[in-house]
Amino acid sequence: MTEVNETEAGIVKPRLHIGLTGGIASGKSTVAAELSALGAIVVDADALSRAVVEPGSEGLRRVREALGPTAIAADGSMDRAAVGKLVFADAEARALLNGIIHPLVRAEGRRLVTEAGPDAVVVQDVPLLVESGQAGAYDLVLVVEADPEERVVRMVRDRGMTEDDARARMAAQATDEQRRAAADVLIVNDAGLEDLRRTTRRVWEQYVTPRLQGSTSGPHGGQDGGQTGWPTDGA
Ligand SMILES: CC(C)(COP(=O)(O)OP(=O)(O)OC[C@H]1O[C@@H](n2cnc3c(N)ncnc32)[C@H](O)[C@@H]1O)[C@@H](O)C(=O)NCCC(=O)NCCS
Ligand SMILES: Nc1ncnc2c1ncn2[C@@H]1O[C@H](COP(=O)(O)OP(=O)(O)OP(=O)(O)O)[C@@H](O)[C@H]1O
Repeated sequence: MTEVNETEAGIVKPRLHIGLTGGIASGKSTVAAELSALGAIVVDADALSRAVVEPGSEGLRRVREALGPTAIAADGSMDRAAVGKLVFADAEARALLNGIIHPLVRAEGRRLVTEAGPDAVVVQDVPLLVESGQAGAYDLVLVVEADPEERVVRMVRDRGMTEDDARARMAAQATDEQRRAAADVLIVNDAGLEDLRRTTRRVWEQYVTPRLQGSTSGPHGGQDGGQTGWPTDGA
């Protein structure tokens, strides 16, 4: 028989609810793609944060009201470059934007988790999971960590950011130490992409497979007591 857990909000919990986080350009999407290939349903907060401000949406109307017309591009979409410039230089503007977008993303995330059903392994890829104090909402929290200087190089090289832009985004996020403190499993991304994928498969074998066999119980329960081969401050 399938065990169905209900949250306080009456949402049907999946078989296993995994939170995935990490600083910008740390390797989360790579880990999420591998977890998806292993059978997880991935709910991507970045993708949702775009969906909730599509042209014509209530979200975009509220962004315009809060940040002014320069937040809107000529084609009616959110001007992401302009909004990025503004909010990563101004903590008050960022709080305004977050206050509009985050509740919408959370609501949409809850809807998708419920839709995944009680038998699914759901991975929520949430860049700001630690900043928003959500770690306790998951059965397992995976944190991807990469050298901050390497992340700056990636942002500048692959995403056309200036070094200042890249550092401003990192400064708007939790520190590695804060993320480590919330981690059940720390995935250290300090080698190549294939290593990162291999590590992800090992995490699945060690943390997910046993739980699907029904051998663990409860939030943050781990049948191996956190002995993983990875540093796990929070386990
Ligand atoms: C500021 C915006 C317009 C910049 O858009 P852009 O296309 O350049 O970036 P994108 O959305 O792809 O985000 C890339 C990364 O930036 C970081 N980031 C984005 N928003 C924030 C924020 N408010 N605080 C800290 N880091 C952030 C995250 O690591 C994210 O993965 C956009 O990120 C946004 O609307 N942010 C507010 C919503 C949000 O917090 N999104 C991230 C998690 S839901
Ligand atoms: N170990 C690695 N070796 C080489 N390139 C890597 C490695 N890890 C990640 N990358 C590259 O760095 C970039 C960022 O990785 P990825 O998109 O997975 O990070 P992310 O944490 O999802 O970023 P964001 O927070 O912006 O969504 C990608 O282009 C990815 O291919």
